[in-house]
Amino acid sequence: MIQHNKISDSELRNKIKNAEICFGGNKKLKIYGTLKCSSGKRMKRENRVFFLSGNEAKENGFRPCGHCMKTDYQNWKMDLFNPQTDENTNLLPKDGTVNYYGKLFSRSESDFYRDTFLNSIEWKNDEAIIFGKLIFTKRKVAWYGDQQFEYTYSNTTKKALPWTAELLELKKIIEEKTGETFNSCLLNLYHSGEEGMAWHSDAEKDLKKNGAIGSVSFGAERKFAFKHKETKETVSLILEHGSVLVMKDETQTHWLHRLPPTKTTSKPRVNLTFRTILG
Ligand SMILES: O=C(O)CCC(=O)C(=O)O
Ligand SMILES: [Fe+2]
Repeated sequence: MIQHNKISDSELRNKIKNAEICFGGNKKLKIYGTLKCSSGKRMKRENRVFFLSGNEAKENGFRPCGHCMKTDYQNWKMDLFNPQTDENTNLLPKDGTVNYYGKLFSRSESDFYRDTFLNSIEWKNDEAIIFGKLIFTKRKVAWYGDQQFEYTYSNTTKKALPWTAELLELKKIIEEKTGETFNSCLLNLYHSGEEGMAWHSDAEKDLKKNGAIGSVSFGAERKFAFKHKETKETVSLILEHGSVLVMKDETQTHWLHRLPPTKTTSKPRVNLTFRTILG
């Protein structure tokens, strides 16, 4: 890393000519970019630094500029949200366990499941009774299980449908991969980024206490967030097309989760949460 105020203008020209300097950065903001970047030209000389390579900038703790290095910047942002696709890492700092397995299915398998579920699931607008009034959500839901379990949430009771072939196949794959077992699945269909799910925890009395919930996502990538009920600290990640996330142990007791609405996609997303219902 070379400080701009430690070299003369002619030295700088030479180093650029000899490709010893290829990137510039802002020492205060810890952002690096191309030498042509207009944001880079505006800063004070004493804040400007130079690098031979993007790697050298990264090693010094600089992140790519969002204007002149869009792709690198997007990748950096993704890594920030998805610091770990190692399934053994607990994403929560305390009071529960969340493991992200990343994409378990190829692009074509994921497309197949997304389209199959979009077309063959008996989707219904979700019902909730709020302040004594029955309301319907834009988001659609469906519930499948081993038996005709009854499951109550948002003050309404739903009855499970029998598994479809694809759901049963998927359940087996997720059980094998996670080492957990499930007897039911709640599916959510978000038609576009405008639809989401508000802060909640899945700790209804019909669910096995501290049981694992296996969440599988197909379709639009969406941000998913956790918030600790007391400390309010948050953790978030991106749920990718064909990915699996497991929430277990005391997660539902101490953490809320949500799927925030977003303007960044108009594509649908299908989410399946495999659960254990007490029959
Ligand atoms: O869509 C998601 O990723 C989460 C859905 C969810 O939290 C739920 O069904 O309880
Ligand atoms: Fe949930």
